[in-house]
Amino acid sequence: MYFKEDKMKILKFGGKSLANGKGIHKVINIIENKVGNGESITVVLSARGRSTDQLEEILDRAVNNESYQEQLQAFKQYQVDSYGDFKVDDEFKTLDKLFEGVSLLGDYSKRIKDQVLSQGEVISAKLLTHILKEKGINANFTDSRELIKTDGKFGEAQPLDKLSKENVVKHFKKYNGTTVNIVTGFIASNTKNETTTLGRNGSNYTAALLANYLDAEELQNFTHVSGIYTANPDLVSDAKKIERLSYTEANELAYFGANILHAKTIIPLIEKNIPLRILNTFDDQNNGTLITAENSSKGIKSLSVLENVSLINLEGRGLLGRVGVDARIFKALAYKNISVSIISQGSSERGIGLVVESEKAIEAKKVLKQEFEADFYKKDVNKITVANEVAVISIIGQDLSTFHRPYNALIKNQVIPLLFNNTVSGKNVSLVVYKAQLHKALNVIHGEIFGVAKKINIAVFGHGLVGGTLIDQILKSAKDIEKRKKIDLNIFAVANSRKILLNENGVDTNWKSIVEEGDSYQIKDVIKFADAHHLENLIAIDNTASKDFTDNYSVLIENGFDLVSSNKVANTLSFDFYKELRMKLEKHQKQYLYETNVGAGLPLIDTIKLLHLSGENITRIKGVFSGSLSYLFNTFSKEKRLFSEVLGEAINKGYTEPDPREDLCGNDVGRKLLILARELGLSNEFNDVNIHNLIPENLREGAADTFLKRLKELDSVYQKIKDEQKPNHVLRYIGDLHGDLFKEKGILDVKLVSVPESSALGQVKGSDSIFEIYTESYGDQPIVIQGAGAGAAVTARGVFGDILRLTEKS
Ligand SMILES: NC(=O)C1=CN([C@@H]2O[C@H](COP(=O)(O)OP(=O)(O)OC[C@H]3O[C@@H](n4cnc5c(N)ncnc54)[C@H](OP(=O)(O)O)[C@@H]3O)[C@@H](O)[C@H]2O)C=CC1
Ligand SMILES: N[C@@H](CC=O)C(=O)O
Repeated sequence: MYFKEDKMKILKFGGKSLANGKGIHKVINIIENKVGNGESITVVLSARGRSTDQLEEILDRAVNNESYQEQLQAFKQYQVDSYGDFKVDDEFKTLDKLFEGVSLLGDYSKRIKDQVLSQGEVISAKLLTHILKEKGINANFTDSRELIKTDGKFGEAQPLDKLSKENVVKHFKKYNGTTVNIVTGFIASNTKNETTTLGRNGSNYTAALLANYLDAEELQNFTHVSGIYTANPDLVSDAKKIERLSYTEANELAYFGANILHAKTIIPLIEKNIPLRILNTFDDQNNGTLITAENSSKGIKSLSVLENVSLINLEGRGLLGRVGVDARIFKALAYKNISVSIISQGSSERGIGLVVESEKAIEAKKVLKQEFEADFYKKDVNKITVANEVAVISIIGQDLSTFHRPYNALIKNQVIPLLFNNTVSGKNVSLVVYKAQLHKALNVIHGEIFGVAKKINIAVFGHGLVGGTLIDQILKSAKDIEKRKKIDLNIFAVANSRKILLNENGVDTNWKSIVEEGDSYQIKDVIKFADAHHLENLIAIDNTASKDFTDNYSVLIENGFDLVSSNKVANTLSFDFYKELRMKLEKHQKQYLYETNVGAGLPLIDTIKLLHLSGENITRIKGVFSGSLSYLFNTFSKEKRLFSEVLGEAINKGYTEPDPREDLCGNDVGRKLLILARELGLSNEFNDVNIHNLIPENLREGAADTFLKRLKELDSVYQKIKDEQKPNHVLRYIGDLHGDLFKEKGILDVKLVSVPESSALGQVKGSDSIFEIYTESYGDQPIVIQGAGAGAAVTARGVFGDILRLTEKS
């Protein structure tokens, strides 16, 4: 049969594609299909599976005079396993001899190593040729050592282009038409016909050279992944495949660690404008990533990672203004063949950070110490340190105009880069981070720049009326929010005072039944869990009414959590605590939102904050602050019913605090008043609030349950107060912040008043709160905010609002 197409396609298969089992069968299928379709193809192969690594391991054993026969036997067995009459005795004999010699000498040269490693590719190409021939395909084993000629640099040889091209063209003239050449990748030979290898990514290089010499139509690189991704999918689950890349972008990716690509393999393709397609051997439906000369749409392309690197830091006050320091560093390192992948130097020239391969770090430090020995004596250089546990993340396509976004996101998530560096012309920024933070850092940056949903990881403490409603509201709207706002709200923890449910992928609608089966916990367990699962954009929600829980705020902030709270306690502890909390937030760049602390879901705190910040002088805030007491007195004043009955209703409707006495004793309104006062910059303490306690003294002591059983004792007290009012008057329990609000402290009153039914306060209905905000500009006409002031649904909605506000800030 003849090929229908005369333009050649080069197919290159990597080691994982050629492994025993599924891999090699897939490779055969691909080749058979292409031949069947009449495509003109040449196939370049790596060694199979882990062959190259195995040969290196055996070499190591042999040179150390350790027994290696078992490993060698396993290697041989793997090569011929289940291929019947396939024989590679020559190659096995060569290996036997080479290893024996190395073992005897206790040494080997790079030349010998190249001879050893080359056997992997030779066996691989011979096997495939054998199988294809058996299937009736006109396959021709092609030893690239006869075609690609190189300089004599064993281990990293450079091709001699003119000679190699002549050889290749001549060979392909002879074997064309019906022949499928099966070419060994990676290996070549020098002009003395000694085996050389082309270094890392050598097989890809062979394929690119052949494509160039033969003016191929396309190079198809078959790997075990479906193309190039926006980030390593093993580390970033949201990573997306990139459909197209330009050579320039691919080159940058290659340089910054995308190990499918290598800069030197792209250059021969650029020269002849030959497209490179990265394909997956195991997924024939996927069209992979296409790399061409065409500039694809602008924008950030990918995140790549360099691991196995170390950061060397050279510090010295005496370096300021000194000429030639960098030159000395590079010269000293170059002398030892140590390459610097990133350098960063402050304008003060006091510190220079260098990234080198980890295995060269100790030597690099040694040569720098030698080079700067005299400077140490003069105290011009004071230290050279090495940080090993680091990694470099490069954002390919990123310039500094929008770099603040990923950078701020990192800082917010407590990932502080050790160093960053950008290129002036090419667009990319590299950051050095601690390896322990790599996973989290990648996800944070990826979420920020790729427009895929930004994950917000939420821990909900307290799942009673408000907390439980909040969780349900979030679960119900999460999909819609993800679609509209590209924010993925993930509740990874739900806890009460005893138990916790943890799930890094988020709880589902069954959370309630599972949480009680959860474990007991301490706050450090939640922090550890978030850390272990690299959870970013952390928010802790306090939906308890607990003073104890507020003790956790500090450690949560220190560990990267923003806070949202419906609990009013933290804002009403001592003024010192109030200030310390804000200092801690400032220090750790964290946010604390608590809109529901006053007026439940009403936008009160925000309004007060804005007025205050914009310089509008607030002179008084007055109103019905409590939703439950509003309901109680509105209903009791209007209807002929028992006080205890209406109070029971307010409790059942979820308007009251977990302990309803907190409402009736005035503490809840007192807290709200104090919170507003502090928003205005006043430094009042809780005991400055003048509170009219609505609970008769004889009912104040004891447990909440006992109190609830004695509610009827309140009836006569409040009936009397009601009856003694002037006509057309109603009872209201109000808060009033007044006095000179520009001094250190204001006057805070919480009291029961009787007001005309026709007044603004008198007309409040249901569980509504009303807040009258008096300011200098508005004079006697207050700004009025009125609406439902209590209730689980509105409060949870308010907490939800705070969460969304935080996601916008982050
Ligand atoms: N209801 C409303 O209209 C409004 C309420 N709020 C505030 O909302 C908060 C919650 O109120 P509500 O939902 O009614 O209260 P609930 O009593 O219904 O729920 C409280 C929850 O907090 C848990 N909890 C208590 N202590 C701790 C602790 N130390 N650590 C972890 N979890 C704890 C409880 O668990 P356990 O069962 O183990 O005790 C329970 O799950 C209160 O601070 C309230 O002031 C604010 C505005 C309006
Ligand atoms: N118990 C409170 C609930 C809101 O803070 C009230 O009644 O207002």
